[in-house]
Amino acid sequence: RGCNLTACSSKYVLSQMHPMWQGPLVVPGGDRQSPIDIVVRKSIFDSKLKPLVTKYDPHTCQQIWNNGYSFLVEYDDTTDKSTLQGGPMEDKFRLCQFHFHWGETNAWGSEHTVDKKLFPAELHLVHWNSDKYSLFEEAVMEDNGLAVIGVFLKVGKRHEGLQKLVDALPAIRHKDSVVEFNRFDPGCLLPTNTDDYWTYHGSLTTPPLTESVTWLIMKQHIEVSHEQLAVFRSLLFTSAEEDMQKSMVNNFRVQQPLRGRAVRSSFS
Ligand SMILES: NS(=O)(=O)c1ccc(NCc2ccco2)cc1
Ligand SMILES: [Zn+2]
Repeated sequence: RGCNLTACSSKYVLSQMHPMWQGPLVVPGGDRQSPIDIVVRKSIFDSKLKPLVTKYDPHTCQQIWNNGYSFLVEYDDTTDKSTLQGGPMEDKFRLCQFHFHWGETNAWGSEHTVDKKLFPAELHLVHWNSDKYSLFEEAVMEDNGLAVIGVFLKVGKRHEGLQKLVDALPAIRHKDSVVEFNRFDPGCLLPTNTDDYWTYHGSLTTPPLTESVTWLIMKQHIEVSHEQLAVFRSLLFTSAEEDMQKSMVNNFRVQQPLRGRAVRSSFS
């Protein structure tokens, strides 16, 4: 099975006082946490940054499910059929899943920001280093283990490719519901220009918050309709058994300190 966003790992004890969603207050040695604000004028153009090369096979799509944090589309990552290479990376990375973060209104919802600008939602395409590791669970603990592509969503025209995904959401309204989902090309969710991006070394934005991610944040956003985003908000954090149904909104982490990290840009 592809990787997944599970509940926090046993490594971190969460106090009751503080929302599970934001993860532990302090991550031991956390000096490369995500998300961050990208200060455009402080980013450094690096001409050595190559274009991203994604090769996604829609047939490796397996299922879509609600894990109580977000909904995720999982891919068969037992072979190198859906891969990412290029960019700042030396190695080949395998797609294991993609998911989103969004707000209760269109005014906020993204995890990263650009000069403090918030977007209504953000897509994360999660890949792990299959040249160096043999499983996502292994790669997630290594500092060069993961590469996540972040794409900002803006409200505008309807995204035809996204609609197939939106139509499947009512079937996974509750936490832990899963439906079979196949033949979905995640490439249709990338912006037309994937040559322009910012990159920095960070972490997972949900537990276990491990500092294993090379982030690749696209400069160009994609557009989805207000109605499509509204269906995201119809999902629930809670399982069918729970009596208090909580709508799945604001599933983003607060911004983290840069701690002196450089943010590089592939464009000037
Ligand atoms: N929002 S994100 O892209 O940084 C992200 C991506 C993947 C996981 N996975 C969490 C996990 C499961 C097992 C070990 O670790 C968590 C967060
Ligand atoms: Zn994410």
